[in-house]
This record gives sequence, structure tokens and C-alpha cells, in this order.
Amino acid sequence: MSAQSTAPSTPDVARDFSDLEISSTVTSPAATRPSSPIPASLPPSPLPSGKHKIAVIGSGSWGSALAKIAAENAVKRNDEFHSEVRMWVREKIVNGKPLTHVINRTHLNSRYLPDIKLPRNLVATPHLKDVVKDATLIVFVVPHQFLHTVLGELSRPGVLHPGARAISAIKGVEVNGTDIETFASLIEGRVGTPCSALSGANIALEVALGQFCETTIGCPTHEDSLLWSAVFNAPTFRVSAVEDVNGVSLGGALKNIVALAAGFVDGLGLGGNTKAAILRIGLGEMTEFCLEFFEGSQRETFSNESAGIADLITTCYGGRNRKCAEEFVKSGSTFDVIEKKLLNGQKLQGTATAEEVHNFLRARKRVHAYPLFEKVYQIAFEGLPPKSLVRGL
Ligand SMILES: NC(=O)C1=CN([C@@H]2O[C@H](COP(=O)(O)OP(=O)(O)OC[C@H]3O[C@@H](n4cnc5c(N)ncnc54)[C@H](O)[C@@H]3O)[C@@H](O)[C@H]2O)C=CC1
Ligand SMILES: O=C(CO)COP(=O)(O)O
Repeated sequence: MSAQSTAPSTPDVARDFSDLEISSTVTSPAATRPSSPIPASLPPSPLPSGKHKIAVIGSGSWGSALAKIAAENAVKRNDEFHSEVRMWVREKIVNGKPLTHVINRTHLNSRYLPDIKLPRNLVATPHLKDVVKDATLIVFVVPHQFLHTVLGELSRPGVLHPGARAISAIKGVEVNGTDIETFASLIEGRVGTPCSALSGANIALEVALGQFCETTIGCPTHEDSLLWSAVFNAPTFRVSAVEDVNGVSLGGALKNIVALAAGFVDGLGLGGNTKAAILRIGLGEMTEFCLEFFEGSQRETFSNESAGIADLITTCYGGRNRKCAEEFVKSGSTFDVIEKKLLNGQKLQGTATAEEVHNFLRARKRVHAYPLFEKVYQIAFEGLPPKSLVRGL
């Protein structure tokens, strides 16, 4: 959704789908939280009947981990899904061989998620059009820097199935002057498919190793939440659904700014008390930002859900943003240099988000209301010494 005015929040209970069985014709009323509806410009398109075909757009570490879960579920729930799940791989030569060939022959994504065996029914495909052909459920999980290119190709007439549903697992925001949008909203607007959001305390490698965790899906309708829960819910990947698409999207995006602050704390050699303070202040700014600018979003998404507090914690201790920000303080190198040095082709999301959010707040004349976000921006982009992080907070 685009930026809007403050709205009151109403508490509700998220739904756990651990024992889920789905039907593509579910019509029961939503049991999840109220939130912003699909824009009026998008008439809800009928969901195709029959088995659903899943496509995953993105094959980085998170793309591969999510594709693994979806492909495993597609086999387990063969009455609901086509067993073949296609994953878009931006072709790259790895050790002299195209990455798609490596993945399809060895069932390993040696470039972005090495040592994790991928299911045989997960097929790496280099051309976007082939990945989404006949797909009814489309997972968007490219680093946010590359989404526009992907949407340019997918928004051409006839490329996507008219009744398809989408979900975004991308963490970031889209800013244009005084407007801000989630990627779920951007995808919905550009390709015309209702789009949900998935976010949570989900470090890709830990998920792929099958270590227990939770995630949150924010869906515009109950029908969407049943579908996406069936795609992703697993014994070690517990899905809970809310209708707060914006809150789920913003939790994932904004925590990356706070994770940079946590990395600065580590780089400065400060202890657990300081980091806890940063997390508390950061969670407050994340929540208020969402409530101020995204009508219908829910405070509880931040305080109760994996997409809120839990993701903030895991990223501030184990994420790439934290790691690179620590190195920024210790080495004095730029983030571009550090990303290349430490991430082996993976992409940092927090610096771009800090800049986008700063530009938006400046355009809205609200920078002063979000002092931690602003400090992170100034340290990362304007040469403010990292040790001034906590001054004046
Ligand atoms: N890695 C993680 O633990 C988690 C990541 N996320 C989010 O998922 C999204 C995707 O992240 P990852 O899968 O980790 O990706 P990644 O950080 O591993 O990046 C590698 C991916 O970027 C693609 N890429 C590189 N250059 C490109 C270009 N010029 N055009 C198009 N694609 C290009 C590569 O093909 C590859 O698919 C991000 O928004 C991230 O915040 C969310 C939860 C966990
Ligand atoms: O979003 C993440 C975990 O949920 C990963 O965070 P990083 O991009 O900082 O590694």
C-alpha cells in the first residue's frame, strides 16, 4: 500500500496452520486480522481450480531455502500441487558450468546455498517466462535491488496466468518522493496478481538445515492464507497467518536498518546492554513508522509475530547486515567493498533501505521522529562517526 495516515490498531490472534489441509475452494470468512484490502483497481481474479503449480523467482540463499520447502510440500501434498516446482536462476558460470546445470544435476546450489541438498522435483530454470508458464502460485524472492527488472519482464501481456497469486519474501521498501510502498503492493500493482507477504526470523541457512523456526505470512484474504500456508508450513518451518500484509512487509524491511545499528554496536565493542537498548528503540521506531504511514497495520504484528520482534532479534545477532556493519566500524571500508568481501555474491539490503527510508522521511518532514533510523543513515552515508550512534537517542 502507499503511504497513508495513522490508523488505530486492533488486537487479534494470529492463526497457526500446523495441521493444515487445504482446498482451493475454501470460502469460510477470514479468521485472521483485518488489514488493508486489495486495491479497488484490482478486481479479485478467480483462483484457478485444480492442482496449483508453484514458481519461485529467485535462487539466492533465501530463494533456495524457500524453494526447498515449497518443493518438499508439493510432493507431500500432491493432491493439491503439481510436483514440479520451478526456480528462476539468473544464469551464472560456476566452476566452468552454468549454475542451472549444476543445480539440476547435483541438486546443490553451490553458489548461494552450498552443502544443502535440494529436492529433485525443484527445477532450476534460466528464463523467467519458462519459470512462470502455467504457474498459479508465484513466490518473489530476489534481492530488492533487482525486482524492477523482473517485474518489467513479468508484466508483459500473457506472461503470467491471469488467476495467479503471488507472495513476496523480499525485505525492503519502494520510495518515490513522499510515497512509500511495500514490495507486495508494488508486485500487485505491476503484474495484477493479489500479493501476500512472508517474513520472519529466518536466517536462510538455518532454515535450510531444518532447524526449527517460525514465519509469518500476511495475506489479503483467508483463501490466500490457506494456500500459502499449504505451500510453506512444515514441521520445522511453522507458518502463522495474519491479514496485515503491510506490517509483515515492513517488519522485514525496517529491522535491517536496526541490524546495521546492532552491527555498529558490536564493531564499537559495546556490550549486551547497549545492543538491547538499540533493539528496544529500533522496535519502537519500526512499529511507529508502520502505524504512522500504513493504514490498517497492526501493532501486534511487531510485538507478537515472528515477522516483528523475532526477526529483529535473529538479524541483530546472526544476520549479514549486522556482520557487515561491524566490519564497517572495524575496517573503515565502504559498505560496497565490505559486501563484496564478506558476502560472496549475496546482497546487503539494510543500507539501501536506510537510504530509502531517510529520503521518504525527509520528504515527509518526519526525520526527527525516527532518530535511530536517521543515525544509521548518517553513519552509513554521511560520515557521522559510529560512536555517535547512541548520542542523543
Ligand atoms: N538470506 C537470508 O537469510 C534471508 C533473506 N531474505 C530476503 O530475501 C531476499 C533475497 O535474498 P537472498 O535469497 O538471500 O539473495 P542473496 O543475497 O543470496 O543474493 C543472491 C541472489 O541475487 C541474484 N542476483 C545477483 N545479481 C543480480 C542481478 N543483477 N539481477 C538479478 N538478480 C541478481 C542472484 O542470482 C541470486 O539469486 C532479500 O530481500 C533478503 O532480504 C529474507 C529472509 C532471510
Ligand atoms: O532477514 C533475515 C533473517 O530473517 C536475514 O537478514 P540479513 O539479510 O541481515 O542476513
